[in-house]
Amino acid sequence: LSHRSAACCSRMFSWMEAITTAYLNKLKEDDSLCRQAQTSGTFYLFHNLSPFLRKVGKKYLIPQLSAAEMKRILEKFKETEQWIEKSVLIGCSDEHVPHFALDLGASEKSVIEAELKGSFTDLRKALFVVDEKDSTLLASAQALLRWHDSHQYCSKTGQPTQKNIAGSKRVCHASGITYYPQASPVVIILVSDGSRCLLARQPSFPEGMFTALSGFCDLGEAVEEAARREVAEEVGLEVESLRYSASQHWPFPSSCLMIACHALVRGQQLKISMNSLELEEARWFSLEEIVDGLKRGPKSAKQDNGSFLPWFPPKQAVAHQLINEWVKQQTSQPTQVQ
Ligand SMILES: NC(=O)C1=CN([C@@H]2O[C@H](COP(=O)(O)OP(=O)(O)OC[C@H]3O[C@@H](n4cnc5c(N)ncnc54)[C@H](O)[C@@H]3O)[C@@H](O)[C@H]2O)C=CC1
Ligand SMILES: [Mg+2]
Repeated sequence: LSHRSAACCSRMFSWMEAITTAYLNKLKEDDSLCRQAQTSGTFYLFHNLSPFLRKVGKKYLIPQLSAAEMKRILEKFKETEQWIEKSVLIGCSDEHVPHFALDLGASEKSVIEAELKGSFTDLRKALFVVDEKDSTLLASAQALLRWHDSHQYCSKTGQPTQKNIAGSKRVCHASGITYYPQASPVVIILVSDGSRCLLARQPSFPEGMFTALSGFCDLGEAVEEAARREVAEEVGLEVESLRYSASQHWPFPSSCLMIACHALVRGQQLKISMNSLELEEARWFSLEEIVDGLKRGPKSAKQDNGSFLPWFPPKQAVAHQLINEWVKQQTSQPTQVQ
């Protein structure tokens, strides 16, 4: 894998970010400092893991509520003072105003929505209607809330675990085990034969949507090994010349770290042997088909007879970036396109 991206990221990590990171680390380590920060922080709300959005004109915004506003609202709903204990630290502004996320799943959804003039929206929809910066924040905030919700007990002793104030870990006081939030590594590979690329669909995908091959890394496996295994398992092809492109946190079905790569099929193998337990369709796409597909979305892909032309994941998904990079590569080497 290339070190290009990692090197770029470290160059771009400014002194400002370094100071912010140091401040956040302090809040994670120091419970009383974090408790104090909660009183001057802002809160993003969720209800059973759906983020709160407010539509302003044509835009969807994610309102940040001050601690005072939160108190006023929750008192109205007769929630106890304990609410603040459930919040988790998700970042801070350049001016060091800390941001927290809080799930109000125990309260009546419609009443909060009416009071705050907005709605709790399924994350799958929310991510695609808010600005890019907000979608990253919503995805990571939801991932942290989801992790806390599903790690309330120690898996060794069965005893309740306690979160620290920031929510960066949970501890079982009976066993002394500390649990940290985790993501599952997933490889996503755009396989090319030099002039075409291979995309597939699973039965659960929205109709007409094709994407690059993907799969969870097994325990003990390197990214390169996982990529080769997944391609072999899903389409029966061998790949080589693996090239790292980018990575992304992906919240579905729960916290994945997507590691995106390009790869070439080995030799002249072109015959796909699809694993029909995992995939519904897998095929090679020409550059022209890809360029056309990139112009379509779920709505415009639908034809009059009800069938769907191929379309690809939206720009928020790292699969989109892989497909775009492949198009750029093809068009910058016109001799390879037949
Ligand atoms: N952001 C993006 O551009 C894209 C993201 N993805 C994400 O990648 C993820 C994995 O892709 P798939 O091809 O479905 O994986 P996959 O090919 O490994 O198949 C999924 C199966 O793997 C098993 N599995 C093994 N470890 C697992 C774990 N830690 N969590 C859940 N299941 C596990 C389960 O039996 C599951 O049904 C999906 O959750 C999907 O949302 C997939 C394509 C594009
Ligand atoms: Mg797969």
